[in-house]
Amino acid sequence: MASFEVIGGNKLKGDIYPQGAKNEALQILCAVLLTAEPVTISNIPDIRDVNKLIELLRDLGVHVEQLTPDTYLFRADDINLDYLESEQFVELGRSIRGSVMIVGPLLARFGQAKMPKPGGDKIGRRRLDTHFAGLEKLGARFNYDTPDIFYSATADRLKGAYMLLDEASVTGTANILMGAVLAEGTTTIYNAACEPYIQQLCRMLIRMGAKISGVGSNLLVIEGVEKLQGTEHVMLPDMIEIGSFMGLAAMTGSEITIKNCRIPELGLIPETFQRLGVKMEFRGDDIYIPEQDHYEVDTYIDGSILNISDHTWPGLTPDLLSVALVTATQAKGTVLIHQKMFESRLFFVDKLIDMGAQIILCDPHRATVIGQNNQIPLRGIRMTSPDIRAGVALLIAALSAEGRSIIDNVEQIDRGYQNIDGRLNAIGAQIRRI
Ligand SMILES: CC(=O)N[C@H]1[C@@H](OP(=O)(O)OP(=O)(O)OC[C@H]2O[C@@H](n3ccc(=O)[nH]c3=O)[C@H](O)[C@@H]2O)O[C@H](CO)[C@@H](O)[C@@H]1O
Ligand SMILES: C=C(OP(=O)(O)O)C(=O)O
Repeated sequence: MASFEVIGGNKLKGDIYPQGAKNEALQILCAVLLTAEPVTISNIPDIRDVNKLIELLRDLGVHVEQLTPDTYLFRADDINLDYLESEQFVELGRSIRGSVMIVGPLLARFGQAKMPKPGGDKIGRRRLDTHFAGLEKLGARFNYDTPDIFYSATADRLKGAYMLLDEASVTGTANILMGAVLAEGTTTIYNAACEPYIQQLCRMLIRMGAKISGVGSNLLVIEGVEKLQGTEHVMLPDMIEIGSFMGLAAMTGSEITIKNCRIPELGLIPETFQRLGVKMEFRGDDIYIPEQDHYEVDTYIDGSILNISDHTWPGLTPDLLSVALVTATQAKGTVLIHQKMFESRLFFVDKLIDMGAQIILCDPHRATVIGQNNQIPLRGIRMTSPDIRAGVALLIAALSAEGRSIIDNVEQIDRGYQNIDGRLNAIGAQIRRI
């Protein structure tokens, strides 16, 4: 298990380039299974979860060729479905959330699919009912092996259907969509998720010959086609990483420019950090964050306490609440952080409390943060990273803290942040991988 030794208190200065989006990459990589023709994908982040999915695809028989450090060519013209029976598949599939999205494409193209219970962050219940219910509506038959938590599914050619999803699941929408593009007839997905990840997947599928309308909305209408062709795709910058850098800049009083952000795709993210008091300027497609010794939380028009909560897109992504929370610890003012989607994502605040932050965990979903206006700095401690976003929030806390911190289990951070120690050290951080 790797750890970071962090010497806090340094101000950072310079430009930082966001990596390609992790959650988009996991969808897009699964989509290469929908065609036997070559698909070239660029701006692929070099992170653990994505590398594991690429390995899984390679083991499944996809021809994988790395053209440049972030560009790969994939050709799924010789798929070996027997691999789905192997121990190796179960192990790899179990270690990442994204593996669940091979089911839709495999069912659509080969009429069968299997998968173990997918991995990903342990941040609360992560049910898959929406995926299965949607694919069943398209005609798939699922079998659940309860003791081993292994799912298998078969289908004749999938048939288009109308469905109203019980929740706007991100990976669920992607899975059903990838089934529907090759189904016979029309599929309507209402209450579809519409995150930029899904929009990007739709655009890619359309370039491959799929017929999809309603992109960007929660009503997708898909006319199934017989066959899809190859394409080229470029991943968006990772909006969660961009938000993480905003919080980092504020907490460490740093002057940084986040380059090439695709600002129109960031939704409420900039505004959320602005309401926490983080000043920023949009310079073309870059976001410039000036050095700030103090930042002050906004209140509502009637003077009441700011509440930052997650919501399905175009609301604020739940993946940034841990960073918003840590940012609030040194702001001037009080904030209520309300994590509605996941019930086990706020427990990491006990580590921030040990560092000296003023936080009341009201219940598993809500924490009140009383900001210290940079008057009492956090102090370095030893801690463990429980999940990707809590991990990066703890890293930000450690970088702002007085003294030395050790963060254990940084593999969690590596799941989603590419060479984060190297990139932050390049602009003045002191992080050592031990
Ligand atoms: C690989 C990947 O892309 N992972 C992301 C994806 O996970 P994933 O697709 O697994 O998450 P889902 O969108 O399915 O659901 C996330 C959680 O929110 C709840 N829920 C969801 C929709 C809804 O309308 N109401 C509701 O309560 C679900 O019950 C679940 O507990 O989306 C999550 C929600 O943005 C993100 O945190 C994950 O980073
Ligand atoms: C929860 C996340 O990822 P995953 O769904 O892969 O666990 C995340 O990216 O914050």
